[in-house]
Amino acid sequence: MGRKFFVGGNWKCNGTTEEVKKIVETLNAGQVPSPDVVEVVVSPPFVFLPVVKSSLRPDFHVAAQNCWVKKGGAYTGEVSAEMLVNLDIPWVILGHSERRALLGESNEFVGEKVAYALSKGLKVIACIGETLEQREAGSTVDVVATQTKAIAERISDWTNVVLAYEPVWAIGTGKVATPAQAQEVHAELRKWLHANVSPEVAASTRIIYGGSVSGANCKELAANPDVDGFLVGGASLKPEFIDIIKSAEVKKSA
Ligand SMILES: O=C(CO)COP(=O)(O)O
Repeated sequence: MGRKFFVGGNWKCNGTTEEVKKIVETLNAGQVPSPDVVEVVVSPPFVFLPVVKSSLRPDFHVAAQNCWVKKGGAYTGEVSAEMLVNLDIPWVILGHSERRALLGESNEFVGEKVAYALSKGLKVIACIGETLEQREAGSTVDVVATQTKAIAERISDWTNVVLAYEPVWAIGTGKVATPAQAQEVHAELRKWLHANVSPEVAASTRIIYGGSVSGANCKELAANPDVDGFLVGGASLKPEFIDIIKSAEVKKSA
């Protein structure tokens, strides 16, 4: 199958110049498996992207946390995909639940953003996930399938897409999905890709988990066959992010 383990660190709207410097120093000093085993991408706020990119170890890469849905222009406060390409930022996170919920980004809007970013040559971490109400109503699989469909309808090449399953109820709550819950949804997503995109895309697309991932729970989650890595929030600001990266070793020995 050859899905390389992927660990993303989403710093969200956190950090001062000093804090960013410290985080980068910690990352640069960390002993982690080789880039053949794990792909590591950290995502600072826009304003810190250049400094992080220039000071970060070369085996780790950077991602923006968002970009505009189409070509730049008169869109005050937005940052375009073209600008990220111009700055050599390889990755962008799109469709994070915080943006969906707080800024009203719809499935369609996220799908359009993913398509536009890919068309400009960016690699995309596309986020999906259900709320607690949706889970309790038994609609988890429907919700994530609908979110994935809005992306799938607008793109033809999945090579540069990582799908991040982030149940909203697990984000920033300390309430991590159990390994079985994560595996179940990831397997359903892979089944959906198999049926609706292609068996090849289903086999090769990385599906990563996000929501209260920590140094303490990462190994158990990583041991599941359809969990191809993590998108880490709070713990990506701390030294334990290195331990989370190391959980890639679980796959090597699997
Ligand atoms: O939203 C997340 C990553 O994008 C997860 O955040 P936490 O790891 O802080 O729960």
